[in-house]
Amino acid sequence: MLELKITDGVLGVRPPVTKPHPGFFFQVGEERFRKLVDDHYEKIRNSDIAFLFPVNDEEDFANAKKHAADFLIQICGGPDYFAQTRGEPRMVGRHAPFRIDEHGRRRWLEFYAELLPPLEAEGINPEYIQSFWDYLDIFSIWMINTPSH
Ligand code: HEM
Repeated sequence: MLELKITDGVLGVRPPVTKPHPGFFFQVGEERFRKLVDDHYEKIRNSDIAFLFPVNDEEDFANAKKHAADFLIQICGGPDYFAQTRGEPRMVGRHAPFRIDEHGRRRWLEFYAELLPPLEAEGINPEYIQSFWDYLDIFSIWMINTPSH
């Protein structure tokens, strides 16, 4: 059973992160994986966290999607597209220009929580899906850089 719970995130606290099980990327496959990230960005586009993203420029938005997918594929043990095109991960630094608080992080995660159960229905091993969720849940805490109000 998938347990897609959101851990309480605290500004300035960076809990240890475990990478997703490599089986996740290899079972899902690159095409479906990119669709997952695409779907996530499309949910963002119509949400209260859209203001953080370049939603008014289609080219910038498409690039944002690509960079996010490239990174997640790489962290899942797939090809190192992100290293080739963007270089070092520097995730905290790359998110620094954007005001990410606990509310925004939760919204961002909730969209993945909606998109992951269908993968189980498509036959992906729930343990692999869980490992991907657990990675997002914890590593997203690192991206919080703004106090909630
Ligand atoms: C596990 C957590 C996360 C990962 C792995 C991740 C990954 C990424 C990656 C790889 C990029 C592109 C960086 C680049 O190439 O310059 C990016 C950009 C971005 N992320 Fe995240 N992210 C995470 C969490 C979040 C959260 C929680 C938010 C906000 C609620 C967020 C907001 C953004 C924004 C605003 C951008 C810039 C989009 C653009 O203009 O290109 N991210 N993220």
